[in-house]
Amino acid sequence: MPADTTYGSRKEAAVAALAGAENRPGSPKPDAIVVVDGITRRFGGLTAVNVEHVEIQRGAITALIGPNGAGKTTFFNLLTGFDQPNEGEWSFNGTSLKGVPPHKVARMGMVRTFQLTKALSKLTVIENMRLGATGQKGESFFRALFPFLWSAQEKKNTERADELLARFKLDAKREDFAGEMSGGQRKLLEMARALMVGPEMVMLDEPMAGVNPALTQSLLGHIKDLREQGMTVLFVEHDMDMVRDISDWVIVMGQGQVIAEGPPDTVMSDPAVIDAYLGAHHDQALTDSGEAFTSEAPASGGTEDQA
Ligand SMILES: Nc1ncnc2c1ncn2[C@@H]1O[C@H](COP(=O)(O)OP(=O)(O)OP(=O)(O)O)[C@@H](O)[C@H]1O
Repeated sequence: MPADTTYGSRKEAAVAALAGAENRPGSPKPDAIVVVDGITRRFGGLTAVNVEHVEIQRGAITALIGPNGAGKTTFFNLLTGFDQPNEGEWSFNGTSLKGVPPHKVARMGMVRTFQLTKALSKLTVIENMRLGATGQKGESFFRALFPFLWSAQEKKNTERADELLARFKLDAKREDFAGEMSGGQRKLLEMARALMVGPEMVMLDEPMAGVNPALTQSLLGHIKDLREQGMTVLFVEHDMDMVRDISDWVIVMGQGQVIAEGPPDTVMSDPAVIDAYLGAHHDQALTDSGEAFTSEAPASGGTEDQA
């Protein structure tokens, strides 16, 4: 795993660009790729998301954190078209995404990863990759599975899939069922699959959940590589060590709202953020220094990766 200095150029650029941004909820960014205004999502009487204004800086790694039930996943789903808000506007590269279905959002350059579902676990690694090329659209599912229906485009997709599998060191697993892989390898596959559409922005859903510490550095390296290649990364994560390690900027949600924003160290010492976590996790141990954050993931399951 290369030292962090390998990632100097783009990281420094992202940190420098964000140095001028104010550390407060909804602060404007010098070069926002995503702008969100007044998004709300209610489930019956519960308001899961109520975000007044958020901007995501292009080319940076932004973490979205918050206690369980804060609305992070719902917010992810809204941005990528997998769920629709009750009210609100949001744009990607200046184009409104309101009402745009997920496969079109993906083709516009914004993809999100998904934890491997049961159905996808029963497909091989290469089949999963081919499905990634469909821009997360179900329609091409059968074509992706039956080579005799391939077009020249689909051959290109297979070449791209093989390149990505090699980059993520999953080429030896090409014909294995995805469900047979370790937790860490699944996370690598989720990321590789998202890259099939050549996105500008990648949204990662708990990239460290269920990953053995032995594979942690490799995964972190791949995420930093996305930034090095000029992509924007937004990720939801409970592992605060990881958030500290790779984020250029942190957005904190609490009860559906954005309650804090700023660089990792600033945000994690913000009393409002500590209160939000302690409020949601009365039983969470404080560290020796009195911080609310431990390296334990409060919500994620145990480590299952045996790689
Ligand atoms: N489809 C749904 N129907 C009803 N309530 C929902 C639905 N999806 C989410 N919620 C509720 O909305 C709130 C926000 O949930 P969400 O999963 O977005 O939070 P989160 O911050 O991602 O939590 P976690 O860290 O535990 O994954 C929770 O109270 C949840 O129970």
